[in-house]
Amino acid sequence: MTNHFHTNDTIVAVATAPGVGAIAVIRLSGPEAINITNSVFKGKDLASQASHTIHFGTIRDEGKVLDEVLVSLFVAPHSYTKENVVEISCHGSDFIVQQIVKLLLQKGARLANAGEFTKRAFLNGQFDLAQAEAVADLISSDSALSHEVAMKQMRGGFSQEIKRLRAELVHFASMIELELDFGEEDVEFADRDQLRTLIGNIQSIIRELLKSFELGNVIKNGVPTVIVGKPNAGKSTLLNKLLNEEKAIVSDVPGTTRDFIEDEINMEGITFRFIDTAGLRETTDKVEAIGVERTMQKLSQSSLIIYLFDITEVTAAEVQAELDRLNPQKLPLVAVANKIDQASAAKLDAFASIDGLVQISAAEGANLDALKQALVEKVNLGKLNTQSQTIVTNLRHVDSLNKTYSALDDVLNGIGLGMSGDLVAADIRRALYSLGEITGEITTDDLLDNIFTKFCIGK
Ligand SMILES: Nc1nc2c(c(=O)[nH]1)N(C=O)[C@@H](CNc1ccc(C(=O)N[C@@H](CCC(=O)O)C(=O)O)cc1)CN2
Ligand SMILES: Nc1nc2c(ncn2[C@@H]2O[C@H](COP(=O)(O)OP(=O)(O)OP(=O)(O)O)[C@@H](O)[C@H]2O)c(=O)[nH]1
Repeated sequence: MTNHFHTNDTIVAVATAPGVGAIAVIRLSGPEAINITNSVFKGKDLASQASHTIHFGTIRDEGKVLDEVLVSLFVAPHSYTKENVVEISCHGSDFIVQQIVKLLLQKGARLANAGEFTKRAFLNGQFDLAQAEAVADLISSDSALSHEVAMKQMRGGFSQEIKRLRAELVHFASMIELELDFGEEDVEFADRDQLRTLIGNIQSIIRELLKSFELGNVIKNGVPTVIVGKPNAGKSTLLNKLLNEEKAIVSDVPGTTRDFIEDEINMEGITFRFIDTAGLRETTDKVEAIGVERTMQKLSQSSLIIYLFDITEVTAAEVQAELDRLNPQKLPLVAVANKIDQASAAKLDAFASIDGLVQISAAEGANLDALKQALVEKVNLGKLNTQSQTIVTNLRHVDSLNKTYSALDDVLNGIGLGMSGDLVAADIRRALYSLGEITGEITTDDLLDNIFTKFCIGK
């Protein structure tokens, strides 16, 4: 891709998270990045240093030392943005950071917009649009799988697949357009049967990609999971137990304290997102009719159900009947018998007939590993080979793939009806346009704004 994008302004932003830290990084990008930094830096002359070198010195505001810093130099085009880039590593105080940024603004830099570094990297050809989007996914990835998929997309896996499809279509578009040049002579360079086969192949690849979004969405946003059961079955106890275990695991690792997400649990690299269980808890009040209706509604929004019951309160036959009633859609469901600490061996045996039943004690935390195992197996990612399969995780890509698919339908119809080359070519170009939107061969300012303003400042 050739992009001739030049901006005259030099942007600056804090690249690290706000708050006190050991070090904070301030990043500049643009033609004057090195000169602007040089004008406030006391140390070596930065303008005469090689790319990818680091220099110690001080940042001074009219002689007053603001901080001792390290400055990293990236000389265009050898940088993330392909422009001159300077990174100033200062001490991690918001006050120092603000003072230095203020100084750089006075010297001619301007504050970067959200995602502007990555936008410049894209516009200057460092990577394509799908790869740029993956940078944001990578930053927000919070499980082994979401990390893996984002990393693969950032490194161009998905883009290559789209580009291969596009290249095949371009070839055929050019054959058909060649025919048009011959006008009246009625030649067919593009064999219609071959064209039909090609379109069919491309459509089947697109169908696979669209299908992968079901999973891609789960990987990125978590498996929407709901815990249902009668009042006092132990739903809150179970959820708290699962959440607390997760919390304990996370905080066991020194230095990884992070905001605790109230209702997400990560198991074997898969994120389970518990949907509106608070609402569900309400449904267990006296107003049975409304309760049931709400429960059914919650069920339809989830892709995994945990049906929890108090084993001391019911018979196996009752549970089986309830399961049949609750889940006519046959969503993945794990039946869980709770309070086994209160049940006799004979009682436990009586439930052997229930398919895949997991028996736990939420209060005592007994057998939770078996439950986790059952949940992970239900999601069935085990079957998936994330290494070799391309997974779509982005709704914008889904939209473009759908548009491509329907344009290809039109191509097929056109061929079937013996439509003239120019009409078929127009539909092929429409398909190419939609595919090109994914990797950014085709862009509009609106599209780019839409994508990059969702990034954080400094990225
Ligand atoms: N300090 C720091 N860490 C960071 C980044 C950064 O910008 N700064 N990144 C930003 O997100 C990521 C790394 N991405 C980067 C990608 C390319 C280049 C770069 O300098 N590329 C040059 C030279 C390549 C080479 O020497 O082989 C180039 O592409 O020409 C730098 C960072 C993550 N860590
Ligand atoms: N013996 C025993 N008691 C449990 C177990 N799990 C939960 N309980 C108790 O059962 C009672 C109800 O538990 P909750 O977690 O509040 O049940 P719930 O399903 O959320 O109840 P609602 O909020 O009314 O829907 C509490 O007194 C718990 O301590 C268990 O494994 N064994």
